[in-house]
Amino acid sequence: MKPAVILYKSLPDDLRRQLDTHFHVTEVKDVSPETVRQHADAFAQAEGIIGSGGKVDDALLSQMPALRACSTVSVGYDNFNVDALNQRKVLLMHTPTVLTETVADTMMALVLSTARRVAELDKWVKEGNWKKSIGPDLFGTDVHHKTMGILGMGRIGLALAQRAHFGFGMNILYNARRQHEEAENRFQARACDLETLLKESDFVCISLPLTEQTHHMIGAAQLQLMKPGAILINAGRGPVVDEQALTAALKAGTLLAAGLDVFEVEPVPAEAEILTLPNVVALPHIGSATHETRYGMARDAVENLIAALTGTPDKNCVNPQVLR
Ligand SMILES: NC(=O)C1=CN([C@@H]2O[C@H](COP(=O)(O)OP(=O)(O)OC[C@H]3O[C@@H](n4cnc5c(N)ncnc54)[C@H](OP(=O)(O)O)[C@@H]3O)[C@@H](O)[C@H]2O)C=CC1
Ligand SMILES: O=CC(=O)O
Repeated sequence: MKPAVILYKSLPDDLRRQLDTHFHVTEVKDVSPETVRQHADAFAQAEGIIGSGGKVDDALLSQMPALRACSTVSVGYDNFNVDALNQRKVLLMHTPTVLTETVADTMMALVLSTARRVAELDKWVKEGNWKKSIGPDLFGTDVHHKTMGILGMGRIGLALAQRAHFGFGMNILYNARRQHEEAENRFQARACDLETLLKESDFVCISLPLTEQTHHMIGAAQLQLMKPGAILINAGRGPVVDEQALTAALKAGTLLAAGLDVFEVEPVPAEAEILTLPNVVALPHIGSATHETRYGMARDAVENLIAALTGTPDKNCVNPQVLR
């Protein structure tokens, strides 16, 4: 008999067929308590789940006694309680690497759009304001040859550094838990503590995961340390930045601008004050959202689940220790 799995994200047809070949699939809209109640038997029997978003916590796991593997269509896994998975010996698989370059492109797009006021001036032109040559009140700030400080020199941080260093001649600073020789050798990146990075960077770019340690890593005190006229980019996770403190810093003019692909609450409420600020470029969590990359992520997630439940998973495991 094929193992039963829960699918909580729609997949391209060919990938859905691949999943059906290996598993008895129940497709649901999400993994909320209400959905679990509606499909209690399917959740109780499922040996695997595949999808993205939604909390996979102890409460959900207690409804899934047969669960052996989770496959998330994302690299970030802050929505999973990994300790609870470990206790139950449930393997968690994710999709690193396939999305790295695309997310770095998105971050570079935020750097350029904030510095050169692309979104703000696009709106300004379309509203019919362009009557004569613009003056200094609408000028932007240079990107090339400035200093970019990267928080989190992992896969995405490295790909961003490559773009910034080779494409824009930028100096690279970074903060991570360990030393990154590749970044230092290829881009002359300099490791520094958080305070130094904030004080010296023209662009502070966040490609950190959300953990207990990174939650509100950037708050009012850290924003105060940033150079006057500096720009903050966040494509890691919203709660890494205290959004209220960021809003205050942007309103006070301490920071020139912010480019945000992620927010503390997603979708960000339409009435959020941060969205009223012209110097904020806001994106709806599209870091990896190209046709090619989203397909690649879904493909990897399907392959991850097949490997986890029917073969030997040899890559993309978050907690490989549960296999021992
Ligand atoms: N906006 C979007 O659509 C997307 C967002 N993301 C986010 O980006 C994150 C990073 O992805 P990726 O680059 O692949 O992950 P990696 O694991 O390769 O890199 C994470 C980096 O963060 C660093 N880090 C983690 N904790 C700390 C800490 N407490 N202090 C300092 N540095 C820390 C790590 O340091 P060290 O190297 O020393 O271990 C590492 O350099 C994801 O977890 C996800 O949240 C990812 C994809 C798309
Ligand atoms: O935010 C997206 C991810 O893949 O993580």
